[in-house]
Amino acid sequence: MKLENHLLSILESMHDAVLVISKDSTIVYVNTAYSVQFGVPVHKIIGKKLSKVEPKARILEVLKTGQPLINDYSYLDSLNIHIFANMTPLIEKGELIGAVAIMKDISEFYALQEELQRYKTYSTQLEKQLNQKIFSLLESHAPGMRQAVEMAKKVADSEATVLLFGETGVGKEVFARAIHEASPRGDKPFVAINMASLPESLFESELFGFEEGAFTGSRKGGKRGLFELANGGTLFLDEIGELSLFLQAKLLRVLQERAFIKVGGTTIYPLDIRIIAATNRDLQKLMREGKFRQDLYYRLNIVPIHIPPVRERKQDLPILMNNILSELKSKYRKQVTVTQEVYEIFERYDWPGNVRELSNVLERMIAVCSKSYFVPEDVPPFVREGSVLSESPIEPSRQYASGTNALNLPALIEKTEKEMLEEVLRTSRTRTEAIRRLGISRKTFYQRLKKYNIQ
Ligand SMILES: Nc1ncnc2c1ncn2[C@@H]1O[C@H](COP(=O)(O)OP(=O)(O)OP(=O)(O)O)[C@@H](O)[C@H]1O
Repeated sequence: MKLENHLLSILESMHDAVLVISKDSTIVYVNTAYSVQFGVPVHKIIGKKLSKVEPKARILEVLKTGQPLINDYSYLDSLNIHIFANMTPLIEKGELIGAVAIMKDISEFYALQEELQRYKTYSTQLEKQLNQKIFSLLESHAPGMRQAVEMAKKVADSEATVLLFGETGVGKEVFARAIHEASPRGDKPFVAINMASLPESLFESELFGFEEGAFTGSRKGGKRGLFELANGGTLFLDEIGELSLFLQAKLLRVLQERAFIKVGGTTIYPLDIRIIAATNRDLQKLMREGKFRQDLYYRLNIVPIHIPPVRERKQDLPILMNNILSELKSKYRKQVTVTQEVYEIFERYDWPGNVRELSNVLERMIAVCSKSYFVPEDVPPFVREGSVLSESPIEPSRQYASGTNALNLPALIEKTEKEMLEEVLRTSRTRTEAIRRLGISRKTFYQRLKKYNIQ
């Protein structure tokens, strides 16, 4: 069979568009696929000069250079399409006589790619918004806290092990959850283990689980351990500093080998978890005292984040109180506001139990409060007594100067305080009684009357 005789039929049977031009760029041939795909009737194009029809056509380059162009992307202005083409020079007896292009219309693919790109940008924006929302509970005006939150946001989408340092109740678990939720593992489990409350004898069965028949009376079907439950997600090892040296060694082995064996079994289970650990202890000191393994410390301390105590970020009290109160208000179905007096007491107290203590105190107050605002008597005595009384109240303007006053708590506090003063004055027989009921000093009382222009 002589292929040359069938060449035209072969070209016509192709699904890709074929275009042949002569040396002077005259279009000498296009196949049926060309006219079908590009919507150009054959008779309308044959004989035309491509350099006129499509001056930027890439095949003109091939005529110029005599070099082929392979997998070449271009946009055809005259047809308003995106194409991929292979273009080859036609050589006869060593002389360039024209060029051939075999093209694919990729406009649809191109449009899809653009759409995909649009969705990618959109999803990145949504992801950012989601991260903002996740971390919104940790909004802060204090430099130390902001640094900690920035670091948490940065490492969230990596696999890096994070070690959270901070006193009890500062919000280490809140941080760990935020990092987990903002991470690619966010839709997988978040499992928290408190090392301090885990008895040594139960460590292995709780963490690794056990196989059926592991010991007399063991549960049928065995038991899944916390490592297995957290697989694919994040494991939060809280109070890591409380772990005995013996258990530290066991934990280290699992973290190093990234695999574990259940109690009473031989099967090796791979471990696909991200570790976030936390401590309120000085691990370096524990290491010096020989109470914490160096190798475990270095394995956990990849990204250390220090969360400052509440006493070092008192400018965040309005945010924290607002976060906590909004939950408590719906839990207790009550509306309460914080008066300036109460806020000042809170501000002077050092909150050794940090956010947890603040949360407990507010819950205790809301549970027993029958008014729509808190007065100093509502504050538990240990907080009132623990706050060093200052007779020069902090001006709200100074207090909030550094922050974005998004909650407008100061204005709310002032409004409530004024209303409360008026009500107590109205319902007290004497000013001394009003002062006693308000639980403030005589001096502060008269300062407030002056401030609010109350006669
Ligand atoms: N920014 C915050 N806004 C509102 N509530 C918070 C915030 N941070 C922490 N909390 C609340 O304070 C309490 C203590 O937080 P968390 O358990 O995260 O602290 P922790 O540092 O892990 O404590 P511990 O060291 O005792 O384990 C929790 O009830 C938590 O919901």
